[in-house]
Amino acid sequence: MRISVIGCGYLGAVHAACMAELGHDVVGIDVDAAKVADLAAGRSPFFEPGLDDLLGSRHGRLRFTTDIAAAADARVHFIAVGTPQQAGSDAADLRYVDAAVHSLLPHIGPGHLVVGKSTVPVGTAARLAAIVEQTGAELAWNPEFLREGFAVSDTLTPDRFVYGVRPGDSIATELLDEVYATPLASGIPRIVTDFATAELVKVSANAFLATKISFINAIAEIAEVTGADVTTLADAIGHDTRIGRRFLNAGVGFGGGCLPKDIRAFRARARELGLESLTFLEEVDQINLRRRQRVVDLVDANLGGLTDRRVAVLGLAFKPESDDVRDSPALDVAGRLVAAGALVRATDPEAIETARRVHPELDYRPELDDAIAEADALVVVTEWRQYRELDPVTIAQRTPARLIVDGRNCLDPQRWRDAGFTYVGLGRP
Ligand SMILES: NC(=O)c1ccc[n+]([C@@H]2O[C@H](COP(=O)([O-])OP(=O)(O)OC[C@H]3O[C@@H](n4cnc5c(N)ncnc54)[C@H](O)[C@@H]3O)[C@@H](O)[C@H]2O)c1
Ligand SMILES: O=c1ccn([C@@H]2O[C@H](COP(=O)(O)OP(=O)(O)O[C@H]3O[C@H](CO)[C@@H](O)[C@H](O)[C@H]3O)[C@@H](O)[C@H]2O)c(=O)[nH]1
Repeated sequence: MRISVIGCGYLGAVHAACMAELGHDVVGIDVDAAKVADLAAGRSPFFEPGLDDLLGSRHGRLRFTTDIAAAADARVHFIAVGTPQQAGSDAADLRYVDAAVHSLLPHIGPGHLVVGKSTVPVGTAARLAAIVEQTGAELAWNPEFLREGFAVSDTLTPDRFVYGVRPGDSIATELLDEVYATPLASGIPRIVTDFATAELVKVSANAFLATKISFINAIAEIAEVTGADVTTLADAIGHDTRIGRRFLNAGVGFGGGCLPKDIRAFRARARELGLESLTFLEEVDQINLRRRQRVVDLVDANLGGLTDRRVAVLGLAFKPESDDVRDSPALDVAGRLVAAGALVRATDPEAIETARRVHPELDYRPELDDAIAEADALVVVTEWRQYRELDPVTIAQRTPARLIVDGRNCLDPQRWRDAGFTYVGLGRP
């Protein structure tokens, strides 16, 4: 199948490379010339495990360009552009999706299928279908559930495929089945439904995950005033298969380019639809944001003030195995510490360059030893393996700090205490 992918960011670049891996002939198209140059040279413009290998090995079937006219040769066109939060509002900014679809119109016609993968508010697909159908082409919505850090395997072997299609005589299901024939053959479930359900599946999946994290972080708040241990509690309730242990890790909370903006867009869309009383996701958002200040308050309380105190912040990415700092709790904590008067040195195995683009004023130290060398406190805010596996005895020789605040509850309190540190977790005694 000849495929175009419009938008080659965290989602689209991986999708394009994986479609080539499945044997399709793929052109990735993006308005960002620097990104296209990297991708065309076989280099990932961002850190995503496994992507460089795919880009390097699929040259014959995979190319990248800024020229939208290259889409004319393809039959299936995936829309993978961003849908960020609008400035000054909770709603999703749909201008990139609208621009991408409009740019495709001169190059598509009968027999072509435009497939939305971006996360959009319910109602978007029906609106865009009316525009696409004027060319004789069709539209489907096929939301994406990949996680950064696991994007390649999540794309090649997702938990499920969801197709939102027009009811009746449509080529969409047939064409998508052809695109995904290899993974479908291994028995991955596929749900074919209408546009609105497909759009809502995506946002409700993210809303559920966000709610699960804020639920456990709300319990962490209660644990903190009662002396209970939220990690033991999560293990205990997680044994109930109706609840499950995954996404019950209390800490500094969720960030990234998806969960925060998607729950806000959900709420904004509900409001537009007259569902004013559907407010629970506001609480989910508030619980989540409170945890960031909580980390700062814990450093403050344990150091007896922050002014001119030296704090090493370990982690900048919103999660490990990613260089993404969009709405990153880690980067936010670093900024809050600086605002409170602390002298912060921040480090991360992959995200220093992306962090520098949004916060050039921070003091970045690529080497961990350099970040911790003169510190009064260490704060772990992204649970990279490199930090989870730190040896407290060795660290004690490399830093004068004797306070460690574990914003991800990813360290063994006893080992750090045995090495002479005051260990402070979130929701842990
Ligand atoms: N990042 C993820 O893990 C993930 C997972 C599932 C769904 N999504 C959704 O996928 C969408 C894309 O997210 P992302 O993280 O890849 O964003 P991103 O910002 O990394 O990438 C978007 C890309 O689209 C390009 N672009 C913008 N307008 C364009 C146009 N008119 N024509 C061609 N290219 C254009 C940008 O230059 C950019 O490279 C969002 O709706 C997001 O919610 C993301
Ligand atoms: O128990 C947990 C699990 C996660 N997180 C945090 O939650 C955020 C999101 O993590 P994760 O969901 O793994 O990352 P994303 O790559 O943003 O993926 C989410 O957002 C994507 C974009 O919509 C979806 O495709 C994925 O299915 C959905 O998991 C990160 O900051 C994590 O640190 C926690 O705080 N506690």
